[in-house]
Amino acid sequence: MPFEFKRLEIPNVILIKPRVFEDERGFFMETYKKSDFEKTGIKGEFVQDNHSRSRYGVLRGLHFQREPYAQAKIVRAIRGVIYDVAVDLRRDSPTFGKWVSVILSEHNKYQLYIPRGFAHGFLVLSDVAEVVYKADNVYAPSYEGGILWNDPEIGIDWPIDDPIVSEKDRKWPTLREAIEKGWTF
Ligand SMILES: Cc1cn([C@H]2C[C@H](O)[C@@H](COP(=O)(O)OP(=O)(O)O[C@H]3O[C@@H](C)C(=O)[C@@H](O)[C@H]3O)O2)c(=O)[nH]c1=O
Repeated sequence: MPFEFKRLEIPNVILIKPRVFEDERGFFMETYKKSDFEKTGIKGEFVQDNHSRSRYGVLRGLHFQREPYAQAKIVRAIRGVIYDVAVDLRRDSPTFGKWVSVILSEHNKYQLYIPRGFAHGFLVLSDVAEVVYKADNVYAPSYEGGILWNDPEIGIDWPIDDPIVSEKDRKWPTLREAIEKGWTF
């Protein structure tokens, strides 16, 4: 198989390591193959691809879409280095409120699969980072949800203390407030 799949401490979150073929021209790798991904539990039809560029210290997140527009995502950095985070928002999960993080970079070429029911965010650790990701549901602005990136109850160990955060991302509720709003899964 051209991929190695590694389940993280929250087992539904899966790190995907590609097989990279390097030669004098450069490299080649497969980045998504429905048949192999489905065998590992990454099911669903990925219907939207996104691409963003951010500078050093930018933190985007923590985002999700509420039902019926929940999204699973497959995230990678095609330029630069990011600290990528997923937070479990599934109330019945033994890991509800817990988070996992990985480094995704143009160098390691790893991807992170984040199922529906999670919030997602990342922090840029290089001068510039370009992030691309697939989603298994379309963008639905009225169903956007978010959790405050530095909610102390979640306690994500972000590697930069004072990140650049959008106005919108500074106003998301804490996990406790999100539960009250019925924003969990
Ligand atoms: C996410 C999204 C945004 N937009 C528009 C809305 C807005 O005007 C502009 C920028 O949107 P945002 O500020 O929400 O972009 P951004 O902060 O990059 O949002 C993304 O963050 C990461 C962490 C995720 O997990 C993604 O799912 C997505 O929520 O792009 C779309 O047209 N389609 C989309 O799918």
